[in-house]
Amino acid sequence: MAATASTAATLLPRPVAGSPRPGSAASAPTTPRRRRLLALRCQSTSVDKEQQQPPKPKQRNLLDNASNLLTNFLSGDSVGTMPVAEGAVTDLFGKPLFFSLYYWFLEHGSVYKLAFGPKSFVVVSDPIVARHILRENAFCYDKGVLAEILKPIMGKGLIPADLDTWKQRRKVITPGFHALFIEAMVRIFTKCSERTISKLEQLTASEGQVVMDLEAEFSNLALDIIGLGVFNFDFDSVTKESPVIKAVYGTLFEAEHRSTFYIPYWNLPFTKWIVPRQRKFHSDLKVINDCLDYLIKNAKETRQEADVEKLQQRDYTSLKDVSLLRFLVDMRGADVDDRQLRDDLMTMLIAGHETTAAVLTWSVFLLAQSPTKMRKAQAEVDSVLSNGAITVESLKKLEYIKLIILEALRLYPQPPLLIRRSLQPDKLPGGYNGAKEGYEIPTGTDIFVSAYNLHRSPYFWDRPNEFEPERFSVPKKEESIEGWSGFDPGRSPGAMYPNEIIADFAFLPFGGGPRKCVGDQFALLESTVALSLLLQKFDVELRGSPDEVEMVTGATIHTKNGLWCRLRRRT
Ligand code: HEM
Repeated sequence: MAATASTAATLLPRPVAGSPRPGSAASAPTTPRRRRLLALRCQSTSVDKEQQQPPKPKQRNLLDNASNLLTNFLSGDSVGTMPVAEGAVTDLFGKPLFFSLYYWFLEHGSVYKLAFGPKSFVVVSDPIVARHILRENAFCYDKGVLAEILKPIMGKGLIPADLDTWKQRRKVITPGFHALFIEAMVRIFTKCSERTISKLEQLTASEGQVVMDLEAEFSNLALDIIGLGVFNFDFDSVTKESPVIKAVYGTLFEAEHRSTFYIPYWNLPFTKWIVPRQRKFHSDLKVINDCLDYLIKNAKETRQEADVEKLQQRDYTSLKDVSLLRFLVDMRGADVDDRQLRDDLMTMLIAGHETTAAVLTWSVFLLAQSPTKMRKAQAEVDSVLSNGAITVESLKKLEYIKLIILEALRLYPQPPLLIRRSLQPDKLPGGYNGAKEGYEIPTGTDIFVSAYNLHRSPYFWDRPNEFEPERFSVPKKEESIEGWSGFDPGRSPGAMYPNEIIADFAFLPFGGGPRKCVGDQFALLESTVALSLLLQKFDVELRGSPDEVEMVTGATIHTKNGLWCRLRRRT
């Protein structure tokens, strides 16, 4: 179990970026919060400058051999003829696990068993197998270790929920993301992004340029947006700090710590009172819970019950509170206890915050290295946003910006691994180049579907490690791969973005199947607004070389010390 928790690192939430690199002319102050978070970071590695290639796994030492012996003793060859990669336990401490998973994928194939410490995992890097697990036989799996780690924070929220709770809550939450809500959200995205831009304009007022940690700015922006959109609470973290903001980051940080710590000591009795960081975690959680309880109480006191269809037709332009909480409370027949509502809100807060901040960070990281693509994006923004307010319709015309965001999600998927555990025996297809007869999966098998490997697979993508947003407009039919329908931009008519259907599960920007992200449109439009408004006003250059930007894993792939960029006002 300890190893399981550790290896779930890549899925868990993370705090804001750290302090400036030595020598950088930082203008943003390094707050105590950020210094504290930085000091406690643990997994990192440099990005290979040439192609963002991950470093190779290192040689195994005595500890690794002992741990693999233990694995074999405990789990034997229970997943049949599947190739076995023997992971080095020490890899857990050196760099993000998903880098090693990539090399083992190239070495062992797209379905392999990873013997890691006293536990084994099945690692899947194949679209046909991913489609089976995520969509065709989705209810044969739950979130396994991820749910175990997230339960103390999210309770029975959608991500860790057991299948019965999930079925009830998903049915209620999905209609909340209806068209008029999304339109109202676009106004919130614009208002919050403009607040960030105006801060940047003030900082560049005298010299026309400034060096900033954009990852930290995006993190604040995403927090403000999710607070307003989900429960009508303005954190205003772009301009200030507050006990609630500190508690949110503290909680996110603890979740990351748990995911990277080898022994789940927090499950031991009394640690809640004895271990200082556990005491702090529980007091942070209490601050957030008190805040959410207050907002829920308020929403319930002002409840105006109506049928779903009526709620979806409300005049959102005149509503003071357009949040998802308002919708969930007002929905007739969807009464739940406050505890469940709080779990839903907490889940959305965590799921929708760092993911969006991360995709914005990596979009800028990639664009800053491609001045031609940045100019192309700016030309599009200038022509589309030159007249009038930002609307869903105008955002649809920002085709290139959208493709940049998706290409950033391809290269840096958030989260890089999707975690599942089989609830009953299953048979996985062999996938491309796998065993013809497939693979038997016993009950309780832990599975990592590696979006990172799928998105960079040399079998399904041309030049997989290169930044080419234009690739999404080009069909790719691969007759030689039996069972995979290829990449066809026309396959999902009306889709807002190139999704998992278009790529037949070789691309999972928001997952796939019934447990696909509920906030995909919200996130995509939010990122489009924020990136467009930034590019409309500023040219962005990386401060230092790209290979100095180190990757760290939490819920998302993020940087170790922030994304330090020089912003110059556009003339
Ligand atoms: C760029 C931003 C985002 C990315 C890349 C992203 C990605 C994902 C992915 C890959 C999953 C599937 C996880 C799995 O199958 O194990 C997921 C699930 C989820 N996401 Fe997002 N997400 C983003 C933003 C959001 C936002 C803004 C919200 C809410 C407002 C949200 C709420 C959720 C929820 C509730 C789930 C669980 C769905 C379920 O199990 O039914 N996400 N997300």
